[in-house]
Amino acid sequence: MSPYITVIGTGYLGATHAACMAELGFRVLGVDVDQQKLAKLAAGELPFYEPELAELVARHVASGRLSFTDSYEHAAEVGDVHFLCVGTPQQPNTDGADLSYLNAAADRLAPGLQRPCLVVGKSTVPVGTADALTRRIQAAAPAGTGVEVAWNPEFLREGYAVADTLAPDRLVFGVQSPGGERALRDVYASLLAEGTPVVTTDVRTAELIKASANSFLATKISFINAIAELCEAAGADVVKLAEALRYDPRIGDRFLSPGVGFGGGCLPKDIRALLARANELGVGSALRFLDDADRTNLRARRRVVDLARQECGGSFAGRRVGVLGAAFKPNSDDIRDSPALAVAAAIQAAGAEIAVYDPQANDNARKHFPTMDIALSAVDAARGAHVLLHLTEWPEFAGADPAEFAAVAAERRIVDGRNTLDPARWQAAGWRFRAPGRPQLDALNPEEVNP
Ligand SMILES: NC(=O)C1=CN([C@@H]2O[C@H](COP(=O)(O)OP(=O)(O)OC[C@H]3O[C@@H](n4cnc5c(N)ncnc54)[C@H](O)[C@@H]3O)[C@@H](O)[C@H]2O)C=CC1
Ligand SMILES: O=C(O)[C@H]1O[C@H](OP(=O)(O)OP(=O)(O)OC[C@H]2O[C@@H](n3ccc(=O)[nH]c3=O)[C@H](O)[C@@H]2O)[C@H](O)[C@@H](O)[C@@H]1O
Repeated sequence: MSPYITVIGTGYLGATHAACMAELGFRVLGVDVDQQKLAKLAAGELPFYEPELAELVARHVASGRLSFTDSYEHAAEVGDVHFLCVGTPQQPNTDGADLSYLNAAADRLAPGLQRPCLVVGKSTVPVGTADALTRRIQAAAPAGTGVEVAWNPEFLREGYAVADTLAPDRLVFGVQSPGGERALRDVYASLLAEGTPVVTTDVRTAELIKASANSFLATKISFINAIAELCEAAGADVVKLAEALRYDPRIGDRFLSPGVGFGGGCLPKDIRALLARANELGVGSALRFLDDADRTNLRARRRVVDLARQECGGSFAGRRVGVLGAAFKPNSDDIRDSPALAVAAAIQAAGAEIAVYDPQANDNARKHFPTMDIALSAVDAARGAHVLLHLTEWPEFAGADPAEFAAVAAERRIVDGRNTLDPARWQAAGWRFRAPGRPQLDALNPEEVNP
């Protein structure tokens, strides 16, 4: 009989995993402590924006294959495989990961376990967490239960979460016995049958694979942003430079987009957590470049603020700035550590009036930045603006007509913090165009538009 799956923590990762496990044919029970989130999910609604996921949740809740609860007792009773998907945010006062949610979940699940089962960590954790959690769960589970712990890190990207879960680049099984591997192979049998590569290893290596993957991606982005700074100083063009680098398959064609840098609930916290753990293990000096990657990333935000200040004539006082984008990346409503909102907040603190627009993240931005003016459209954000900032590369911004913005802006000056707009289109519509790592471009025919 196919295993009954529980997914503990139904946020961006857990809700996706639960719905995708149901899509693979399993009965799935999602567990959370957030009653509002549970109520929405139980009604077949998604409490956040993620393409394709709402339809999957609705369909599988309606079919009865996917349900939700706050009862750990029920989860412990029915589950054969329990996936742990709770958050592991940065601790408030250190760079290390906060494991309190994971420990709380384990403490609530373990006492109710009554028969052999597999507890599978999916959250991103410091190396050594699985070992500690194994001891914690085995000590709290009733004697002789036969509970085992495995680590199966997740590599999905927000915005592509469903596709990445149902067709992953690879699966990683960190296991402590052949039985643990067999159970994971059963769960992922259909993906393995399609040829998904799998790396089976010990739990410590599995934990480090995940932290290394995110750290490599973050370092790659900071590399190109450091080169962008050099390009700016030298009068070179980082977009052309990156285009040329991408043709080299050894470098690869992704994660080389220069701009305002990386954000989100994962890359920033994960590089800090990896370095913090390396320091604990006495090898921090080997990974010091992660600190540089972090600093370069934060400097990329400040450099966009500086470009905006220059375009405001050296001071934000009495100026109005329109911001296109609030989410940390397009196709998501997630604003955790969003570069767009960090830049907007810094500019507001420096004295400008700010209007922000995002196609999906307006509600989250309003909730977390109540003093910011949240516009109802991209053009509204530009109304009366002395400078317009493009900070999240939603397709609707790349496709927008610069003349429509010119008609409402106070001045035609744009900073493309993502380097994805077509400078020629904006210049032709009378805009002065600035972007990190690129030569400044003055407006062509400024008198032809909005004279
Ligand atoms: N968001 C993403 O794209 C990915 C996230 N990850 C990792 O997955 C983990 C979760 O991340 P997100 O889903 O983004 O976080 P999130 O904050 O969206 O979701 C965490 C969920 O856990 C729930 N929770 C907290 N304590 C709980 C408890 N004791 N019992 C049950 N539920 C509890 C929260 O209410 C929330 O719904 C993190 O370790 C993250 O690094 C890994 C890959 C992708
Ligand atoms: O552990 C996680 O949670 C996930 O973190 C990232 O996924 P995600 O945060 O959803 O988004 P990315 O596509 O990686 O983008 C992260 C940030 O980097 C920025 N970025 C990305 C690429 C690039 O070239 N330049 C750049 O600035 C994005 O705008 C965004 O702010 C990883 O890509 C996933 O593999 C991983 O599972």
